[in-house]
Amino acid sequence: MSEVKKIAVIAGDGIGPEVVAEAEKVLKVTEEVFGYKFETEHALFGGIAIDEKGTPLPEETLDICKSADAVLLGAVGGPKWDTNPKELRPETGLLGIRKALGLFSNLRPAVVFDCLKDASTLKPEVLEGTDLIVVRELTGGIYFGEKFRRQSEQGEEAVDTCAYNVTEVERIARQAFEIAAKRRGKLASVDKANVLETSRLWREVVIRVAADYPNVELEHVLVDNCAMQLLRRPSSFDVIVTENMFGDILSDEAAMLTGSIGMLASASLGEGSYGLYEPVHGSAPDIAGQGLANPIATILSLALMFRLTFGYEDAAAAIEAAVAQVLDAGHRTSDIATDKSKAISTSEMGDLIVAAIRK
Ligand SMILES: NC(=O)c1ccc[n+]([C@@H]2O[C@H](COP(=O)([O-])OP(=O)(O)OC[C@H]3O[C@@H](n4cnc5c(N)ncnc54)[C@H](O)[C@@H]3O)[C@@H](O)[C@H]2O)c1
Ligand SMILES: CC(C)[C@H](C(=O)O)[C@@H](O)C(=O)O
Ligand SMILES: [Mg+2]
Repeated sequence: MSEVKKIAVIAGDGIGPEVVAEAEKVLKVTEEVFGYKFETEHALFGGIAIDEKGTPLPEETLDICKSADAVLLGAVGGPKWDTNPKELRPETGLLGIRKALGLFSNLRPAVVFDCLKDASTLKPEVLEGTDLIVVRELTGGIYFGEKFRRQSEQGEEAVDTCAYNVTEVERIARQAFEIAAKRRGKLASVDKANVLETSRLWREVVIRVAADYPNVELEHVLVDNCAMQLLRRPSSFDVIVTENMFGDILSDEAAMLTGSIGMLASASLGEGSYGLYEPVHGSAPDIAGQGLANPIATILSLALMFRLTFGYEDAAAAIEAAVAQVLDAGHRTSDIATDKSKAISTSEMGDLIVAAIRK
């Protein structure tokens, strides 16, 4: 009998609860099929926590996350809280939970499923063989630097500061090299070293760490060029490592290689095996509550949890194979459907994936 793994489940706002509900169905079926045992505990987070508890990240939620083996998160945010003061914004909770749990490394794999090439805006021959992973630094940089307003001669002025220290760069670089060494051995370090001091330090540290990984081929790519090359030669990238904000932007761009942001999973990790798993997309207020959301990114995030935190490779592979099988059979949510009239709902997609795992 396998030991019981505790998973904190945070549905969040908008389409968060819809996609998380499908991932929970998948969680259940893996218990049945593989005999693993999970205990889930639901926690309030984001906008819903602001409404019910007066804060986006209640202490109790943090405690539930800390006492769990892993966290499954939907998405947070929405127009209802957009004009709240900073400490009452769902996004502040998101940054807070990442920092509090020490999750400095955010892995965002973009894999192009052959049968979805028609859903991408790129030509199939450009996409051929695309299988990359963005390793995004998650607890430093401009997101966490000092922010303030001040008066200038031209009126009110806003300041965001971007800071990185050697330790922060080194630990993410090391993780990226380790990942690249286990994949195709290619690492693109993305920065803006022609302008930014933080990027110059970033590049120096990455070059130093590279000495320990002689079998990984390292290239430095400026972020503007990278944004372009991702569309021009996506299949030539293997692992991309970059700082917090560049990684946020480039991973949404990478999502479109796969056909939709609804396809991109992510894992946020620290030094150990503990992790928070969430789709790359947000709460999508424009489609919330209509059964239109693609749950695949969240379901694939669960597969990442099985692989990276629990070491349940059989269940992870089964989930990924089930997703591929359902897509190969032509089933599409509307974000990836060429014929929208034939699109299926969020829960229909979840049910099909569950059925494919059960087979
Ligand atoms: N990790 C998170 O919780 C997270 C991530 C990104 C954005 N957000 C928040 O979400 C809110 C909305 O942000 P946004 O609109 O810029 O980004 P978004 O990712 O929520 O939506 C962007 C577009 O992609 C579509 N989309 C997103 N997920 C989808 C899915 N699973 N299936 C089908 N279509 C999908 C949406 O309908 C929308 O058109 C904001 O409050 C933002 O701060 C939260
Ligand atoms: C909502 C926002 C704070 C968040 C980020 O920028 O990290 C999101 O865009 C993401 O990609 O997870
Ligand atoms: Mg983002």
